[in-house]
Amino acid sequence: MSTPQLVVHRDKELMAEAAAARLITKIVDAQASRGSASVVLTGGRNGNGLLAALAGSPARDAIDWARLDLWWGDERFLPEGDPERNVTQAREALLDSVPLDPKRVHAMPASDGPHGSDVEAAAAAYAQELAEASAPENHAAVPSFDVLLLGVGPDTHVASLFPEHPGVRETERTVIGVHGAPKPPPTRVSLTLPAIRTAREVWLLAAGEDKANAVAMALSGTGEIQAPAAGAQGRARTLWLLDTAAASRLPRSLYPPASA
Ligand SMILES: O=C1O[C@H](COP(=O)(O)O)[C@@H](O)[C@H](O)[C@H]1O
Repeated sequence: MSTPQLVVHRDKELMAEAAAARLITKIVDAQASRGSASVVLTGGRNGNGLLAALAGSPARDAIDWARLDLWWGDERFLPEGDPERNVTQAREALLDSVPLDPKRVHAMPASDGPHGSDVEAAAAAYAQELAEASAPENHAAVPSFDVLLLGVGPDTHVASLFPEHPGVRETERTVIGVHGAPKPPPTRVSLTLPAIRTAREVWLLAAGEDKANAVAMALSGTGEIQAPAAGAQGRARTLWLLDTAAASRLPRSLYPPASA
């Protein structure tokens, strides 16, 4: 696994713009070298901020949207179209305004979908969809993700893996149903840490004063059971994209030399 690298931006707006520019380049490069790109989206304020910045960037037209697979790191298990669903917010921020191939937009199941309110069945179905998309040479139960985005909650949660919750201890499954999440709604679907760690690059996004303790905890050696964000690492790269407020409680030894 890769050692975390930190980039600190002046404020959350600049962080979103810079992360969007970085993501456009990654997708274009992956499409040039492998023909298509695969990105895992996150919910939350910073994930949606990045998507909105991408929607507003003229460089978005450099992406071949029809050759992009989109997956989700987690989802709030609510009815289709619910405004609190991560996919609903992503559609509003970006997806509805770009020419994606609908077959390559892999939303997690809704609570009024084919599995009804059975969140375990919904999680198993998403695991199956991931496994079917994995090329045989991957030898993995998930496709090879180019970039996996994660918001970091003020309690250090990533995706829907919460501190000390059963989901953060999962070692076998790639996708789990989450019950009794401390942040509403209580029922969710989430990738697990082993699935997250298959991604080439994992980018963690955190902006704002309310994220400062979480960032400091996760980057100062706290274990992944207490701080799930600490366990989110990419195979080739783990990138923490922060603003100055979120980075403000990092020990000086970790603070990167240059900020933009
Ligand atoms: O509920 C969720 O929260 C986290 C963090 O969201 P934020 O608004 O505090 O940045 C998010 O990453 C996750 O996808 C979402 O389901």
